Amino acid sequence: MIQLSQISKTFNKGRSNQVNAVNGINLNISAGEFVVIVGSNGSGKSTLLNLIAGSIYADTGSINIDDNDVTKLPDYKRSKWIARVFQNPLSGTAPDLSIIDNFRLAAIRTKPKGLSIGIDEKFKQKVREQIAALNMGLETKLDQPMGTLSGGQRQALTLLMSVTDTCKILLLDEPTAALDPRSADMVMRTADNLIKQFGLTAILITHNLKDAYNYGTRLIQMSEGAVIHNLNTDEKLQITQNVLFEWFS
Ligand SMILES: Nc1ncnc2c1ncn2[C@@H]1O[C@H](COP(=O)(O)OP(=O)(O)OP(=O)(O)O)[C@@H](O)[C@H]1O
Repeated sequence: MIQLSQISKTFNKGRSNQVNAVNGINLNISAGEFVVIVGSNGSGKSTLLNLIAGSIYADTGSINIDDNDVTKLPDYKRSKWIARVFQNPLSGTAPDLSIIDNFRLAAIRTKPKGLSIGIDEKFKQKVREQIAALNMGLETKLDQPMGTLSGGQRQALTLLMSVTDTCKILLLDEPTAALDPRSADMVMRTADNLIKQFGLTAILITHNLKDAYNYGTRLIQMSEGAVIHNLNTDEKLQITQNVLFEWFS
């Protein structure tokens, strides 16, 4: 589903503050894999996600998504396949608009230009059912402004909204870092359920040891812009939490 071949990215090339953020990464991620990436601050995790999403371009190498060479494709053209959820629950939604209006905007995002999506009863019912599955009681509050919800509630709804009909890849950049532990758990469970339910290919960046241990089908550690560990499910099952703890320290 995602193939990275010799991908490198250097910031501030030739200047005193030059940073080799990503150094010749080769990575093959199959459809349906849930990859968890860990690594210390500045190891290149977010840069890698930005390169996959197309918000920045690689200096060298190529990126294929679903057998399409997207190396030079801008992010808005990749967005039909790729959904992203960021750390800040305030990003990704319009705080002054109601829950249902936010879902409508999200639905329009991937539709061909000119196609309008009205908030008819059928659309409302579909959204109501999706939200009810979260078990947060928000299905009765579709007209409430998004900005009045808690960070965890917003992040869970952002996840739901991001998974549109055409979405195949979900990129999660520390989606729970700003949340209290209970909300963080709920958001991670929601993400995991959506990934399984829709058969998504997903990449999660996390600094949370428990989440790195409990979630995902592949575990990657990055350091200085390179992949230094890449464990499949079986290999991951063989490492203990203590070993993982050492990766984090
Ligand atoms: N736009 C940019 N301009 C200059 N340097 C950048 C830019 N983006 C990232 N960097 C640098 O590239 C390196 C990798 O950053 P990146 O954000 O990918 O790391 P990270 O592993 O996601 O870190 P963290 O865990 O702290 O979020 C860092 O040294 C960072 O300062």
